[in-house]
Amino acid sequence: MLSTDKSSSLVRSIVLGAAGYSGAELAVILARNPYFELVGAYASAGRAAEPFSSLYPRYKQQLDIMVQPWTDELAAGLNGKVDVAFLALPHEASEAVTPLLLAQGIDVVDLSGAFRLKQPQLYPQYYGYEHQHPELLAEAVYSLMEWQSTPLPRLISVPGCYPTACTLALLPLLKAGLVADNCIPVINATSGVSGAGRKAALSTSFCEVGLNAYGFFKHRHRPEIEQNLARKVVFTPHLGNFKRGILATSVVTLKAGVSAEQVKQAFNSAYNGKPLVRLVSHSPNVADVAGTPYCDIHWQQDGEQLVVVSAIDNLLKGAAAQAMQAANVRFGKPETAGLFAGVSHE
Ligand SMILES: NC(=O)C1=CN([C@@H]2O[C@H](COP(=O)(O)OP(=O)(O)OC[C@H]3O[C@@H](n4cnc5c(N)ncnc54)[C@H](OP(=O)(O)O)[C@@H]3O)[C@@H](O)[C@H]2O)C=CC1
Ligand SMILES: CC(=O)N[C@@H](CCC(=O)OP(=O)(O)O)C(=O)O
Repeated sequence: MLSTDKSSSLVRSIVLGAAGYSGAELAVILARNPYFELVGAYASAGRAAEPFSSLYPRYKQQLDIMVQPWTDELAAGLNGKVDVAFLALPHEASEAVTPLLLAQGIDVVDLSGAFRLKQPQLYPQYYGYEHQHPELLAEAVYSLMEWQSTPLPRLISVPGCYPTACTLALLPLLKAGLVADNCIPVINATSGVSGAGRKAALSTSFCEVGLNAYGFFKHRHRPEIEQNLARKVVFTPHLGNFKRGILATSVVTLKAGVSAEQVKQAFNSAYNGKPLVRLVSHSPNVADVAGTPYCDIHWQQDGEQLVVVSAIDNLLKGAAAQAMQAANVRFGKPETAGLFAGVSHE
């Protein structure tokens, strides 16, 4: 196993979607987190049971847990045996299984978009389906931990990958009141191909991927970013020909007279003591955050124009590491437990 130094009262955890990219990262993080125990790993019902290390051979002799096919009937048998379920599933699958797990007294940390938006009417428009459990949207707490101060409940909704990068970049400025009232932030962000998940698709196959924009105005992360920032944005995602990482370039107009010192102060006070945000003096590079749980942030100002560049690993700060960060806090463990060790699909 990845971690042998486990403490006595471990948080018993399962991962649904453990065969996929973000679920696999989570399984590895949980296995090495000294406060958590990975007691089950599941993939879709159509898949035969298989060791995790045969799905991801780099983990042979490190994480050999069997990945079992998941069916909803399994939920009842987990009552009293599992403390928390991490869901790295398609949105609708997460939405359907969450109430079943909650009913068994199991906490849910959901990595999908199923519970991120507070307004159910946005789901048909941006996700393409009608939300079946709007009551859970009110119950879920959105776990961007750098900006989260209320106690976390049983249902935690982990922020999306692009919204994590953009929100961490822009919220300090908006909260400090430095952005012009009529400014609509323009955000261009490029993701590596792992952002699209592990299943095969023509658009993400090796010979097809170059560098292109997609999802103009209608990407599901637009309303999520707007909810976070309480402001309209123009958000344009791009797909790049690298495996993992997101680089987001966000442009805003500042209020007249805002000084460089005020901008610096806004970022410093927002992220002082926040272990996963690094304010850097160089232009961030996805290569520097890939395989790490960090978000690197850098800005350049020219009068009232400000460009903020942020970089994360989409599978870590954008998904699994952020989920672990929230669960650590929910269960009273050190916020970054399990997050620092090289994990990579490179
Ligand atoms: N990739 C990323 O960068 C990020 C992803 N996310 C979110 O995390 C979730 C997972 O994404 P990702 O890891 O990329 O996806 P993948 O496609 O790589 O993996 C999805 C996993 O879910 C399993 N699965 C699919 N349908 C069901 C079902 N009905 N019941 C049980 N298991 C099922 C799959 O099983 P099988 O392998 O057997 O098909 C697979 O293990 C998504 O909601 C995504 O939006 C969030 C942030 C970033
Ligand atoms: C490159 C790519 O396809 N990226 C995905 C976003 C990643 C993801 O899974 O989205 P969540 O963070 O909402 O879970 C997309 O644009 O749909």
